[in-house]
Amino acid sequence: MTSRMYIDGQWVESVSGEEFPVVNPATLEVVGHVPSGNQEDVNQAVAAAHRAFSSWSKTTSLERSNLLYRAFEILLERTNEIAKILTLEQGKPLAEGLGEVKFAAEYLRWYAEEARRIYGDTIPASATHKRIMVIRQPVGVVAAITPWNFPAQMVTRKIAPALAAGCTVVLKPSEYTPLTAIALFSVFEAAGFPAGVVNLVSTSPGDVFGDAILADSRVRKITFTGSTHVGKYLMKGAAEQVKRVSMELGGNAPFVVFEDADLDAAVEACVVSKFRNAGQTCVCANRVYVHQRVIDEFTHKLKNRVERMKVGNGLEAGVEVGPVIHADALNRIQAQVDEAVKHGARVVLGGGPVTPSGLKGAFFAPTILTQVSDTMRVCQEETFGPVAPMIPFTSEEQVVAMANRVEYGLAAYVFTRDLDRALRLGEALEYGIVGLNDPLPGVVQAPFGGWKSSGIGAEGGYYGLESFLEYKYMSIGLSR
Ligand SMILES: NC(=O)c1ccc[n+]([C@@H]2O[C@H](COP(=O)([O-])OP(=O)(O)OC[C@H]3O[C@@H](n4cnc5c(N)ncnc54)[C@H](O)[C@@H]3O)[C@@H](O)[C@H]2O)c1
Ligand SMILES: O=CCCC(=O)O
Repeated sequence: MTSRMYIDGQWVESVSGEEFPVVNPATLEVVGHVPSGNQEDVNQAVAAAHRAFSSWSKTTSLERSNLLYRAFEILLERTNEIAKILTLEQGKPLAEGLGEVKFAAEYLRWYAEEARRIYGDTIPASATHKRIMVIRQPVGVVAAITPWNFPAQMVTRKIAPALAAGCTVVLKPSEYTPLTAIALFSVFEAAGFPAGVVNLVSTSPGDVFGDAILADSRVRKITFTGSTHVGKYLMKGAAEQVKRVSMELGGNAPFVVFEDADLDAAVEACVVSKFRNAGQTCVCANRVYVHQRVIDEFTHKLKNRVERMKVGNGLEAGVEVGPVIHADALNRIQAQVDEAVKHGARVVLGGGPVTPSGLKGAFFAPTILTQVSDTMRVCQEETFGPVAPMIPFTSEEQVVAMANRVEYGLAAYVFTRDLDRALRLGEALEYGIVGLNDPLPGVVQAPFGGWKSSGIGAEGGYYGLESFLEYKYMSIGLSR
């Protein structure tokens, strides 16, 4: 499979002629090659987006809405094909890939609808001969950077609101998963977006793109999803030209189970939250706090459930846990597990790599650790792998303090039958998303964003449109 970049309505190679391979993380087979874009490619894409902005920003909201809706319909028609590409390059089970592509399509539909609700205000003036009007206008050219863990959803979650607002976009997908993004751009092409409105540049490594857009004053906004480390780098660089930034960064979610919770439901929820996408989800449970009165029972039930999960190639029927993205990720996960064991943790299940049916990819066995202390790396850092560290607690105050004692603040989960307690916890946790008896809070209409080092701003819902719009206050003096 050879794929190209999409600049100014054309499918193009890099000006350098260079390419990089895309590897199936389950088999380590090369599944495609994409152009290795350089600074000149980024420059051409930004120039195209800048030219297109003058006309795109003046289109009616109905025109933008219709194109987004058309893209939604085409993406739904092509769900099976694109989900297969996603699983081939990312590794997640095909059922999850299908779910992700449908979810990605829903962002197109949501922002097709939201495009028509970009309202302003009129405000009572301080003088009889004056009027105050506030309008919303698009920020300008947007550079969007996406990670590999949700290669479809992260793209539409950014591009759909940007286009709805009247911005033009240059996207750089992750170097590990560019093929899904390229397939999505063929959807935008088929939907009929004018040349230059959406552009895709693939670069490897990412800083080729980062440095080019930071230096280019035509880029007015950066919307980034990825690690906190790279997010900080982009924020520092963006400060130079006071570019707008939206940052969706790393997480370290506490998953709290009280003694009065429905334990079977909480176990199922933990499986979904922790092992979906092999634990490589920004909102996935990273630390599992269980009340000491029920921790043994909970751990026993969790082990019984998790040991039945089939690990393997995401394209194979019945597989629930795919590979991790690459060997470096596997080594990072192993280092966290080893450090925990060295300091007294016990491996109840898994604990290291596995090789399902002779596959060459990096597979980490679904793992449960007990006797974990909150200060171990596996609790303090984002693991991004299928490891569930179990930590006992005795009181509400104690678990809130432990849950909040990390630099991240993306998602948190609480399981209890006590509504008062659920709401108390919901308010006390320093997180942007709280799932109360709900392991899957992500929906298109709600704000998805983190506190503290997990980011700035939120995507989804009407909130997701805000950051692509500027306010303009017009003070109007009347002749009498
Ligand atoms: N908060 C959220 O909504 C959310 C969603 C998904 C993933 N994430 C986070 O993403 C991380 C995993 O993704 P990743 O490993 O792809 O992250 P990453 O930061 O390594 O890479 C993300 C993207 O940034 C690019 N990049 C790297 N260096 C760059 C630079 N100097 N300038 C510009 N771009 C650069 C990469 O090529 C990639 O496209 C995890 O921390 C996860 O929690 C957050
Ligand atoms: O990593 C991003 C999470 C997206 C989701 O919860 O579906």
